[in-house]
This record gives sequence, C-alpha cells and structure tokens, in this order.
Amino acid sequence: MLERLIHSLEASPVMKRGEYNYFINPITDGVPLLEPALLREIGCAMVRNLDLNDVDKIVVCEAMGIHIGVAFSMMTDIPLVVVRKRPYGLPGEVAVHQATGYSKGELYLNGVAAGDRVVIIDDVCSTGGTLRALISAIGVTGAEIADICVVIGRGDADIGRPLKTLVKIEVSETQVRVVDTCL
Ligand SMILES: O=P(O)(O)OC[C@H]1O[C@H](OP(=O)(O)OP(=O)(O)O)[C@H](O)[C@@H]1O
Ligand code: HPA
Repeated sequence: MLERLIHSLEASPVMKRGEYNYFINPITDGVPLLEPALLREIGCAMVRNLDLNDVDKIVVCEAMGIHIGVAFSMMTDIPLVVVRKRPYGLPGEVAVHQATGYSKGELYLNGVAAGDRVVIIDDVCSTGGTLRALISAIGVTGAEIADICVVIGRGDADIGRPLKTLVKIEVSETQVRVVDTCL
C-alpha cells in the first residue's frame, strides 16, 4: 500500500519557485504523467482513512485537487464540488483569499450550503494557506466539515483543525524524502 506514491515522491525533481523548493510529482502537477494505478492507490487509501459518515459532498480546489476528487467521488458515489480560481457571480458564491508558499489569489466556492456535511481533500498541504482558505469559505456557508485529508503533507502547517495526510515528506533543494505514512 502506497508503494507507488512513495516511489514517485522519492523520484521527484525539485525546482526553485523564488525561495521555495518546489517538488514536481504526477499527483501534485500531472507531470510528467499520471498512472491510473497511482491514482487508484491514493483513492483506496483515502477511502480507508476518511470519516465518510453521512457525508454528502466532497470539496476540492482547482487545479490539482480535481483528479484526486474525481477518483474519490467515483469510488464513494459522493458528489464533487470544485472550488475555482475565477468567479461565476452565482447566488451564494463565497470568495476567500488564498496564499501559498509561492502564489496569492482568490478562491470561489459554489454548491455548498448550511446543513451540508463535507470532506475536504487536496493533493498537498505545505503552508496550509489553501486549506485555511477552504475551511474559512465552508465556514461562511454554515456547512459542517466532517474530515480533511491530503495526499502529501510537507512542514507542520497549522490549519486550526485535525488534518489527515497519507504521507509526510521533507523537501531539500535537491530531493524529496518520505518521513512518515498513514499506515
Ligand atoms: O499549503 P499551501 O501552501 O497552500 O500549498 C498547497 C496548495 O498549493 C497547490 O495549489 P496551487 O494554488 O499552486 O494551484 P494548482 O493546484 O493549480 O497547482 C496545491 O495544489 C495545494 O492546493
Ligand atoms: N510541489 C507541488 N505542489 C505544491 C508544492 C510543491 O512543492 N507546494 C505546494 N503545492
């Protein structure tokens, strides 16, 4: 279990984005290519690890949460909400600010309302800026967050709630090291 993910992480090249050591991996970038077996491995691990009791929506963020969300949605039959980086101006749309280690922008949530019970999933948590923005947007709607899970955790970001990670990594200027797994 998770052998493919661990192997792909240990083979990930690292590049500089400003001062930030950015690792390049199929799950976090879709580059160089995403093997179905790797996606399946991650979907199975997420199904095993998440609290899905009475959950009626999965929330992911554009862009690199989408493929994980689709796999997870098809495995669980729970509908998927994609938080977008552009506004639609629909009634009830919630806008929040997102900052990561190398970028800033706005996120727009539609399709979640008071009374919903949701899980948030994403590819990676690094500074925690994206998850904090998603939690804050869902808080505005009045929906309940049942669980939060990312495939890869790097660093010790505080998102103000428990966070499940499938693997934890350390990233140097030249390589990725897997330091823990959920197994
Ligand atoms: O913990 P953080 O510092 O917030 O970093 C994690 C976020 O960074 C990436 O998203 P990004 O906004 O770069 O967009 P992308 O998914 O389109 O690559 C990644 O997909 C996470 O959502
Ligand atoms: N690589 C890919 N995606 C990311 C990273 C990274 O180092 N940090 C935040 N999102």
